[in-house]
Amino acid sequence: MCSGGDQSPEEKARTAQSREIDKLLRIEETEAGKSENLIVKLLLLGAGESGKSTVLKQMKLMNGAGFTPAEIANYRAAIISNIITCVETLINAMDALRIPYGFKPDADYEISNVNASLSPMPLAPFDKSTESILMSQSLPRGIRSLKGDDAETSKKSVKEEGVIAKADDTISRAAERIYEELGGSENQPYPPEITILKASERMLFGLDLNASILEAIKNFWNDTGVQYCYSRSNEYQLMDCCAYFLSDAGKFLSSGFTPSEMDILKARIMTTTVTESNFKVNAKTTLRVYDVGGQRSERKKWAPYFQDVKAIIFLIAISSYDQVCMEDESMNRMVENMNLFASICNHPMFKATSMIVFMNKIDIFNEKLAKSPISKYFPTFTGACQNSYEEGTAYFSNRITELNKYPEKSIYIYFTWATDTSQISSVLGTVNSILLGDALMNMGML
Ligand SMILES: Nc1nc2c(ncn2[C@@H]2O[C@H](COP(=O)(O)OP(=O)(O)OP(=O)(O)O)[C@@H](O)[C@H]2O)c(=O)[nH]1
Ligand SMILES: [Mg+2]
Repeated sequence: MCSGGDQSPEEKARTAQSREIDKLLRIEETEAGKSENLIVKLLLLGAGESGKSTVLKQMKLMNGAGFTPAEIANYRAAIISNIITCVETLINAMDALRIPYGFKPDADYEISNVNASLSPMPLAPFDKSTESILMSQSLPRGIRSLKGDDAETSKKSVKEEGVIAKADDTISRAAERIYEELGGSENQPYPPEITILKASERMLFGLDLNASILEAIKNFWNDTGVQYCYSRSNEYQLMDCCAYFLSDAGKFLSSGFTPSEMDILKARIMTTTVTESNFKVNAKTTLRVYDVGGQRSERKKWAPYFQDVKAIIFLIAISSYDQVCMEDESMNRMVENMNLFASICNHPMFKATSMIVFMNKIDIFNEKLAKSPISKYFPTFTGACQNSYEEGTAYFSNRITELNKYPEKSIYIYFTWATDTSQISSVLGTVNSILLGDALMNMGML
């Protein structure tokens, strides 16, 4: 048996945290008889895709609520839609970034070796009229500006903070040269799976998922050119769940498939309606959580929920430091996040509201650091080690903290991995104690 003295610092912190929560709950329960039902109102705010709804899903799981059969069916449809959108986005990005199928980024790029550097590609001419219809319907916003003249603009190296330039190195130039030599988007011979997928994009929505399509998605994802294109996904808009779903598309698209909790946490459904969820914390206390849509067009729906808010959990995807903003490609996503945070944090209505910041997606952030130096996008980052997780998180934590113009109010910053149930549960446990502490304080109970 471990005695208290044998506990690691982490375990000690967890024990102390759990005692703190118990203490707060006991105080609250003792006082409950004297007070009315206590409703602690909490807003989940942040830009699109920062992870708000994922945190809400985790709260539901922690509360033992789980997902209803109708919700599970809905997420299954969302996963199919996510897979199709990812395939569509990658097909378009291949042309926008001028990457040929079968391109091997580590090959010899001499012109004479062009053909040798590509995997054998049976010629399967694509029906141009169908292509133009599909392209005009489905071209993601992030891709459009990379086409034509705009590509030149984005190539320019700009020193301003946050700017995302299109990759301009030996490998990307070799890809472009081979792509042009093969005929570009007009005449490039497509491998058969691309032809199948391009012709099937719309059909897939009708769930007509025959074996040839499943095989095509598998071959498409394994294509070395597509993998190289995926490695440059910070230059366009691709869902974070792409690799998770495409690497096992056959399973997710099979007819008898039922999503697991993890699949549901990974599934992306953009929020367009504000939802209210109530969690009973104890006999007399209810946590009322509002989840809002974070895309710019959704933010006009936030204000009506600002009244009587006890705390805000503001989510920022820390992994977005090298990505373009969904709604404005000239804007870095992290800069967009910081601007939005400043406008909420310094809103007069929230002068005394606790701000709990979740710097989310630390798993993706950690993976990115090795190949995507922070200083390339944020020149004021002068960490001695460019790929140090500690230095990177400290830098962004300071950048966020210094945006607060109300020194008397508390900003609590946590680094979170919202799709990891054990990591986020531990953080949410701590947050609960802050929320209850603040709420009781406001009621004059502490
Ligand atoms: N790898 C990883 N993916 C995450 C994490 N948090 C969220 N995601 C994924 O990011 C995507 C977007 O998450 P959502 O929770 O839908 O984002 P949101 O903030 O609710 O977005 P809007 O509803 O548009 O405002 C989903 O596919 C999630 O599975 C994380 O910590 N790590
Ligand atoms: Mg959402």
